[in-house]
Amino acid sequence: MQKHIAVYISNNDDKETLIERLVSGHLITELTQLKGAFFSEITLDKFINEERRHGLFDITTEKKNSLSHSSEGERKKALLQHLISQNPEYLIVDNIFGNLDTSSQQDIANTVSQLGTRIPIIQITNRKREILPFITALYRFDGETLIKTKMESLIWNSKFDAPLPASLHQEVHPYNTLVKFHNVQVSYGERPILRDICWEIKPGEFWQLMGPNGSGKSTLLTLISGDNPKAYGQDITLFDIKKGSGESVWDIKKNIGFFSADMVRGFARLDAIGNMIVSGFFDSIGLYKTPTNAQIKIAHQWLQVLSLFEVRKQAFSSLSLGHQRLVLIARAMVKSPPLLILDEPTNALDDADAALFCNLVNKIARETRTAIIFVSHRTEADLKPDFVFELTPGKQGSTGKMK
Ligand SMILES: Nc1ncnc2c1ncn2[C@@H]1O[C@H](COP(=O)(O)OP(=O)(O)OP(=O)(O)O)[C@@H](O)[C@H]1O
Repeated sequence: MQKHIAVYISNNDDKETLIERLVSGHLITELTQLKGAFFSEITLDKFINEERRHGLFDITTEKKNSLSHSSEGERKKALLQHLISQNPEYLIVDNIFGNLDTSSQQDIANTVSQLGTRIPIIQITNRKREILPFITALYRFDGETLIKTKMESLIWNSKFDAPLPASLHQEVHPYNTLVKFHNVQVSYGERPILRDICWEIKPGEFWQLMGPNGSGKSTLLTLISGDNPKAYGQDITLFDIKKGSGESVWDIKKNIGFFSADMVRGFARLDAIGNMIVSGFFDSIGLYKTPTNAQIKIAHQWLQVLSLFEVRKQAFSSLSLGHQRLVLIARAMVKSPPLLILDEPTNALDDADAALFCNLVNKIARETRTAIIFVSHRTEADLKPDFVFELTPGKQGSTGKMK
C-alpha cells in the first residue's frame, strides 16, 4: 500500500461494506495488525448519543461545551483531537469536510496532514476537490476489493429536460414580502449569536445563506420557520404578517417547503416513491389521505421531471441517496410553496449527485415563483443563486450582509 490513499465512492457504492472492511482491517492487509481510528459522522453521532443518554462528556470542545451544544466545526475538531489522543497507528477519515466552513476545513486538513507525517491516512470521499493534497493514490471500491483508478475517470452527467409542473392554485403568491428582518438580535444566555440582522426576501428570489460553522445560520432559519421563541419581540415580518400579531405557527409553516439532509432518516423507508411525493400536499410522513386527481397529476409530472415515473411504486429505500433527496425536494415543492428552505442539502452527496441536486434547484428558481433559501457553508460550483446573504461572526454576535 502507498502511504496515504483515498477511496472515491459514489452514492451508489456500498459504503457500509467498505467501512466495515476497512475498519476491521480486511481490505488493506498491511493494516491488519495495527490499531486504527475512524474519523466520521458515524463516530461523532455515537459520542453525541452517549452524551445525551448517559450525560457522558468523553469529548468536550475547546470552549468546554458539550458536543450537542456545539457547532459542527467545534464537534469535528474535538473528535479529531480525541482520536489522536488514543495514539492510533492509522486513521480512516470519512467525509472529512462535510458541513464544515472553509476555516474549519483548513484546521482539520492541517491536523490530519500533520498526523500523516507519522501514520497512514485513508480518506473516504465522494468529492474530487476534497481529496487531501498529500494523498498519493486513488482507489474505487467494487463491493469486494479496492481498484486503483485515475482522477480523470471520474465524470458525470446531470440534466433535467421535462418542464416543472404548474401550481394547483390560481394565485400562487399573494404576498409582497416573504421575510423581513429589521435589526434582529438573538442571544443564548449571555452569548450573543446574531446582531442587527436586516434581510428582506421577496417572492421568487433565490438566496444562498452562507456563514462559517456556528455563525447562526440554523438559528436564523428557525426564526423564519416559526420554531424559535426568540422571534417574539423582534421586528420580524413573515408573509406580510408582523411577528407576534396573533399568527399561528401553522400560518407560517403552510407557506414553507422545507428540506434538510437529516429528513431522509425520518421517513418510513418502505413508502412508495410516488406516495412520498404526493404526501407533500398534506405535510405528512406517509400517505393517510386520499389525494385528488389534480394532486396525483402534479406528483406524476414531478416523477417525470426526475425520470422516476416508471419506478414510482418502488420503495423509497431502493433509491440512491442522491435520488432520495430529489424525491424529497419534489415532495416539498408539490404544493408550490411561496418559500422553499433547503438546509445543507448537499451534505454527503457525491459530485455527480450534488451537481444533479443543484441543477434541480436552479431549475426551480428559473421556472417557478417559489423563493429559495439554500443554506450552505460552502460555494457549490453548480449553484446559481441571485443573491448571497453572508453571516460574519463577531464578539457581539454575527452580522449579516448581502455579498
Ligand atoms: N439552544 C441553544 N442553546 C445554546 N446555544 C445554542 C443553541 N442553539 C445554538 N446554539 C449556539 O449558537 C451558535 C450558532 O448555532 P447555529 O446552529 O445557528 O450555527 P450554524 O451557522 O447553523 O452552524 P453549523 O454550520 O455548524 O450548522 C453555536 O455556537 C451554537 O453552539
